Amino acid sequence: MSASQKYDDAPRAVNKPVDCALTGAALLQTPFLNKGSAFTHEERNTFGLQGLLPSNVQTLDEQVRRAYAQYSSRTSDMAKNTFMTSMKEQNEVLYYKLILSHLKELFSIIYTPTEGDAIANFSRIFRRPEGCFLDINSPDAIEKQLDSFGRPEDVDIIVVSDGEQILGIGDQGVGGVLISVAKLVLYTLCAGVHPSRGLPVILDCGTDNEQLLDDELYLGNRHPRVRGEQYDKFVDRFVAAARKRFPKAYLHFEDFGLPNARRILDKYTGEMACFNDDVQGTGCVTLAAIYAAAHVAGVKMKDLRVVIYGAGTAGTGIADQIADAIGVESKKSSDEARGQIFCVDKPGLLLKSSELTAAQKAYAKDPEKYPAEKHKDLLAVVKAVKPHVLIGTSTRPRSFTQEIVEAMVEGIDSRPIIFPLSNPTRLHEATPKDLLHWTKGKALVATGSPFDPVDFDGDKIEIAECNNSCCFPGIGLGVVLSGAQLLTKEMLVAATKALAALAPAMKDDKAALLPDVEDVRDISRKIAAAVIKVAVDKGLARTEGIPDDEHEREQWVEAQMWRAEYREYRKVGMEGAGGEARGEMGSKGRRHAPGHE
Ligand SMILES: NC(=O)C1=CN([C@@H]2O[C@H](COP(=O)(O)OP(=O)(O)OC[C@H]3O[C@@H](n4cnc5c(N)ncnc54)[C@H](O)[C@@H]3O)[C@@H](O)[C@H]2O)C=CC1
Ligand SMILES: CC(=O)C(=O)O
Ligand SMILES: [Mg+2]
Repeated sequence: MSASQKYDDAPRAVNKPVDCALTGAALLQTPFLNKGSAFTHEERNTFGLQGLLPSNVQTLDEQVRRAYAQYSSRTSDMAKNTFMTSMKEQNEVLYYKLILSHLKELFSIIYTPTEGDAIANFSRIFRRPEGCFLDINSPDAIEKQLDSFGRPEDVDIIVVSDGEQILGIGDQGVGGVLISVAKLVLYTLCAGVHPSRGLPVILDCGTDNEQLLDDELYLGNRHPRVRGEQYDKFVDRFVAAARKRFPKAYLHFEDFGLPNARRILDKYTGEMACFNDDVQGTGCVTLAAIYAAAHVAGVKMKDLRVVIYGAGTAGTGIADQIADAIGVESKKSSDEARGQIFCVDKPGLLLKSSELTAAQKAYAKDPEKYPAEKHKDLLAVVKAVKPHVLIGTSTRPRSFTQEIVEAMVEGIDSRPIIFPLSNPTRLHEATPKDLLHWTKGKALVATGSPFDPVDFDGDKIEIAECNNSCCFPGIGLGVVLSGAQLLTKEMLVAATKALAALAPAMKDDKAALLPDVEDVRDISRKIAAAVIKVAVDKGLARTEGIPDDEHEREQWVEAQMWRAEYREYRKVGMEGAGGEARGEMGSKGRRHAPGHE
């Protein structure tokens, strides 16, 4: 018996036939149910599709070949991105299958870097809305608006952004809805979260982006960003309404601005299962890559000295995860562990005398020991600290110069670990090629967006993509399947360790520091299983019947991961059919989640 058969009765098992109450053109126009030319003759008879399709019945693979040829004929990345968006609006199984069939190539089209351009141009390329748009000027409407996105049991994951700090491209106002949409696509693609059980949300709080404010086509609130009490109350009302309407949904915060990201996470983290991807997801994936790089470099975690350039949401999130890891490995106090991490921002090294956010304060150094005038820039800090690890989350392209990198190499005996993590690609602090040439091939590199392998001295060096997309889908899947009431530090540690264990560099020091994106479904399954184990052990899981055995638990997860394949349809009447079977609008503004599977 296969894993999926054995766990056919698991809560979200994806083996059963799909109820379908639609017929004719309505069925062809419902992206989650449409199979296009792959509807069999029998299905065409049953569902009133005669005459609506050319006679030849095709397989999903044949459809993928045609779709890929159409996709390839688009010459620019933006045109490819737009093509993929319309494919998603036509046939969702084909959309996901096409991406999975050319994962490496398409990942950068549907996610960073190209999705960044799509977000920046949201109001110009807009054709059809997807997601839930909540307006800070109408807080009383939130509950009613959420009601139209499904029944309480329909939504597993809500991804919400306020659009203030999208990737590294700053305030994109209402266009930020597309980052919520993109992250949900990754939940499905990478971890098999059911595509109709995610709800993308944008909190439209205005924008401080002058270009958008001056753009007559801009679709969002055309006023400066609302801040302070009104903003906090709006976020609070949204969180309360979301919890009321979708009591079991996991809340994923994405790309909030520096003044709000950490504050909001800290506010809700003890009350419900929630997650900030830029803080926690980035921290997890970066720490996993550091574990692998430290292993290759032969440096012990407890001895690491780390410089982080750009001490914002991601930078301090990474710092926290590294400090926790140093603390655990060495039994050092938190203060001691943080003492090994040096954060640099615009004014230079973070010092106790500077004006800092709460998250930054934890890393501020004593100005008596590190005088401000001697630590004003990254080069000076690198020379003084002699870091083993240099991380960039600054959005400052090419800020890791040859001089800085050479100074780093000079300061240590081990191989330098250098992660330029800013997205999209054009904002990277250095290219892998330069880093490898400046360090004579010694640098252990991982980047925020994908890069091609680098040829060096006859070797092809794979560059790991150190992006939170490696871990957030698995973490979310684990929380959803276990029904965890909270997402705790221990669950994040378990996720990081599960990911680090899969790093090819752990076995071969010439291999990449993180597993390849092609293996992302296996990675997510293992991360989810690790998260679920902690949820069960800590008494936080609400789902019954989770297997105790590690191998069985992974099979149980696998059986509930949605796959891009056509399933059998069972004809049902409109009455009693789930919203999706009726083709109703739902969680993503297009249809209801199944509830009938
Ligand atoms: N690879 C990954 O998985 C992730 C990458 N990122 C990337 O990290 C970058 C930062 O994102 P967030 O932390 O969310 O933004 P943020 O705005 O919270 O942080 C950026 C920080 O860099 C600082 N900075 C800007 N210019 C600087 C300069 N010249 N010198 C020193 N510091 C400078 C800012 O003052 C701020 O503290 C973005 O490019 C984003 O795409 C973010 C999350 C995940
Ligand atoms: C990857 C991501 O979350 C970011 O760049 O913001
Ligand atoms: Mg982000």
